[in-house]
Amino acid sequence: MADNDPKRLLAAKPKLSLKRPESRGVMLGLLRRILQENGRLFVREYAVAVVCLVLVAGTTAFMAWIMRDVIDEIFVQGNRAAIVSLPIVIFLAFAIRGAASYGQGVLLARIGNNIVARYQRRLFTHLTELSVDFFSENRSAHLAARINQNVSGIRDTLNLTVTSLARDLLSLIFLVGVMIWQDPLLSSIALLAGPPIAIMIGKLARKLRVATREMIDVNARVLASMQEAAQGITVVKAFTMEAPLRERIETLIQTAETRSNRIASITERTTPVTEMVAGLAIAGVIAYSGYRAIVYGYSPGAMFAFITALLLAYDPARRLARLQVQLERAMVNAAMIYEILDLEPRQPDPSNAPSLAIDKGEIAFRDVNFGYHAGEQVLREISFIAPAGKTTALIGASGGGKSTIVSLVQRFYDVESGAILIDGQDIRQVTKRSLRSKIAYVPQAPYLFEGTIRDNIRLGRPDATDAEIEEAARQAQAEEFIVNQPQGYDTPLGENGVTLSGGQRQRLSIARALVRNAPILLLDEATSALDTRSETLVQEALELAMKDRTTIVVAHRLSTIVNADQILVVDGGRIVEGGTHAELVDKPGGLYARFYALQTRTQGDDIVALA
Ligand SMILES: Nc1ncnc2c1ncn2[C@@H]1O[C@H](COP(=O)(O)OP(=O)(O)OP(=O)(O)O)[C@@H](O)[C@H]1O
Repeated sequence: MADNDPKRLLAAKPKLSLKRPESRGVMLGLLRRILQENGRLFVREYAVAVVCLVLVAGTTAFMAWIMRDVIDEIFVQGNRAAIVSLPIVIFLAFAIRGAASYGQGVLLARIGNNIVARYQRRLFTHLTELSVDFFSENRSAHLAARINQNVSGIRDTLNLTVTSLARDLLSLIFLVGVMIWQDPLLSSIALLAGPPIAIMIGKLARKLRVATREMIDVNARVLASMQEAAQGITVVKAFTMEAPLRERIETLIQTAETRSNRIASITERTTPVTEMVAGLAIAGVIAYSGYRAIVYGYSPGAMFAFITALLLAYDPARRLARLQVQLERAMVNAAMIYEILDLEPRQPDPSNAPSLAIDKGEIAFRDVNFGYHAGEQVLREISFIAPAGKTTALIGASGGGKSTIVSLVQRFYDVESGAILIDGQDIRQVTKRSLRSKIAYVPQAPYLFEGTIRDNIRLGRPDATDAEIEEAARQAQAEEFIVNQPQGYDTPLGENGVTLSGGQRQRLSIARALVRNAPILLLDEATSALDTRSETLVQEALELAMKDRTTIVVAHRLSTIVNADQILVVDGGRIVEGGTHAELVDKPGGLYARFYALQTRTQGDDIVALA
């Protein structure tokens, strides 16, 4: 099936993943940024963690060092006192190491969890500040799945850096110190293993960076596909899409598996090489030191201490060798988080912008041109005035640009040329917050959030009292069904308010707009048909909401259109006719006249598509 062609599926990458893998310089810059942004916040906790890690490193080196006395004092000299004292000292060293390991483990986990929580907050705040176009360009399920994977990147980068530097590097330094102290010549044989391992790891790092980014992307898409299938389950079942969707996700799952295998093989490639090189070094040391002990009678204690240090050094050295590999993975995730955090909203407020001051609430479009993408014009030379306190109905064929006009009033996008003025103020010159606080918006498809019915109405104005919420519900003709719910206003709504009917959701959405009590109302009338009773109730609610407010309505119901103070016919991005119903209905050859005739010949007062 062409739709499941892996190449095509993977080529259709979401916008955010198009950046190329970072160069080493960029990665170092990123590490610096992560340290700068987080290091200072946790200085005290990190200091205590580092003390614990130093204790772990110190006691580890001490174990090696004490081996010399164990062998020489107990086994060679036969010192009886040492049989008691040395085991006690060794036990104490283990106890300290255990306590210090616990301390650093708990502390680093706490810092890590706090970092994750802080970045989650920061991301959410940032996402809510980004423009609408970001969300139309990036699928929400993919975004959520990606962020979910990425957010641990910052924590892992920091924790890996701290543990590796404070514990493994220090342990290694101490142990190498013990080795050199015991036997400088043997130490140089052992240290020969370092350079080849370092060169190999460096080569693997870049491959890993590319593979990791791809894997995060594919994983996010697997999760996103599952989420979207769950959200659209009724469509999936109604159109019996189960099998094709399964095939589609199968391709993604297989790709995710292949990518994970590739990462594992790159990561694990370090192990056999490290083992062999280290094995060679250890074997060389044992052979040479054994030869020296047998032929020249060197002290077994020093040798034992040296070999213990060498064996103990192997673990931190191995971890350090893998550090770069793990850091690459963590930092690719961290880099992806910063890609989102560094996005600027496309419609910023000018500095020191004043708030919108509403006098009467008149909206004026002046020669507005607009397109969602460069070179593609959706609105052309749109000029009209929506008089204060009156209703302006936009009608016209699908795709003509009616909803776009409503989006522009809220400054979801900026006009290409021309201007939109409210009471004489250009909406680009005032703060977006003040602009939107003066607008109540009822979308075509009502969106209900997780929470109770009351919470959902209160979203219109967070400081609304319960009495105001109930009054808004009454006006929106919603009270009757709300009080019949098991817990009335406190009834929780399922995801997307699945327990409510279409008409009930619309009335909740109208109640939310009413409680906002804003002077401007933007309304995208639903095109879906409701039963007659619901339809009448929604209509009554809307009429109340429109009363005395400057209303721009994308109108589909004949009654809304006929009663509007002004009707604008939008066609191909232009306003082709404007006036009241009485002025337009008899205009010879007029689009509105044709539309009205068509509507009254068919159903009468109902859904319209002006074609
Ligand atoms: N977010 C978007 N990104 C890109 N193009 C868009 C976007 N939204 C709408 N468009 C395009 O802009 C044009 C106008 O769309 P708009 O939704 O404003 O029309 P409409 O008159 O409201 O249609 P309908 O009555 O079907 O809702 C259409 O060609 C549409 O494809």
